Amino acid sequence: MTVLRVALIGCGAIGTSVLELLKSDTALAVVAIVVPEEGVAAAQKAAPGAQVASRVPASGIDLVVETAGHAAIEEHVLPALARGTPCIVASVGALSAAGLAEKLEAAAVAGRTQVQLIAGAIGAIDALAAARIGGLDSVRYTGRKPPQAWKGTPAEQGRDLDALTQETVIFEGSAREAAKLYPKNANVAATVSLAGLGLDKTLVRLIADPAVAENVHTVEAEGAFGSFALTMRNKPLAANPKTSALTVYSAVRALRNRAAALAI
Ligand SMILES: NC(=O)C1=CN([C@@H]2O[C@H](COP(=O)(O)OP(=O)(O)OC[C@H]3O[C@@H](n4cnc5c(N)ncnc54)[C@H](OP(=O)(O)O)[C@@H]3O)[C@@H](O)[C@H]2O)C=CC1
Ligand SMILES: O=C([O-])CC(=O)C(=O)O
Repeated sequence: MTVLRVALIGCGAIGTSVLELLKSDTALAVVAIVVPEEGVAAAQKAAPGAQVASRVPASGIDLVVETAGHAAIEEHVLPALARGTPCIVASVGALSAAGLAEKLEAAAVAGRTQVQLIAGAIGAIDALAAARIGGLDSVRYTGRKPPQAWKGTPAEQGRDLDALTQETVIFEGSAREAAKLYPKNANVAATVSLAGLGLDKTLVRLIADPAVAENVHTVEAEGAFGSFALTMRNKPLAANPKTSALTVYSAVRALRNRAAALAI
């Protein structure tokens, strides 16, 4: 059996869980882990079997998976694509930056390869992207998380998240603006918009809600296909309350599909 040699970019809440799930995988081997320079020694201790570096190795890698954050796309994904290595991306919100989607496409074309944006913490991306072909009239996305998941974000400006007693809308606007302002919380807004009506026409509401324990994502879409409303109640990862566990499974699914003879 051919074993796909994987480089994992980012070894935080998602990355460590991906590593754990792939430990006993016979078709995929994480041979390299890419973290910021100052984290190399710590990551090497956590994953003694892999090469840990601050750059994706230029050879010996069949597949790259990004679970690091928006900055990692310019820094690591673009050069890997240009070298011809296919890349799987979790930080989809990075594509809200002007010109980045075009740069990714150009790099993939130059490397004769492909960049795959995973669905991550949201579902029905297949249905939405298919519905777009018939024509969409409206797409709305609502992201609702416990107050602590909004710590360290602009949601803290002018409010004490710990003191919230009722649901509070912290953002209302376009998916482009949401993804830019909340790079660790609104990747899903970007994914829904890229599959559907685009970054500027997708209406986004972000809510801090002390009554929920999960990350609750709702998508409502209408168009020539009909309509759907989807609500996901995702359990957050213990290591990062901003991030849903489903994101890990989505990344692992994408990786396993690359190695599988039959993909679903
Ligand atoms: N599509 C989706 O549904 C979702 C996407 N995401 C995306 O995934 C990202 C990671 O999430 P999560 O694992 O929870 O976050 P964590 O903060 O737990 O982990 C991020 C990891 O990436 C490393 N890192 C940061 N910047 C870089 C870089 N430029 N190059 C290499 N490594 C880097 C960090 O290192 P250090 O700690 O040393 O900084 C850390 O190890 C989020 O920032 C978000 O963009 C998250 C949730 C859902
Ligand atoms: O993991 C989640 O629930 C969603 C998330 O953080 C994001 O969209 O960036």
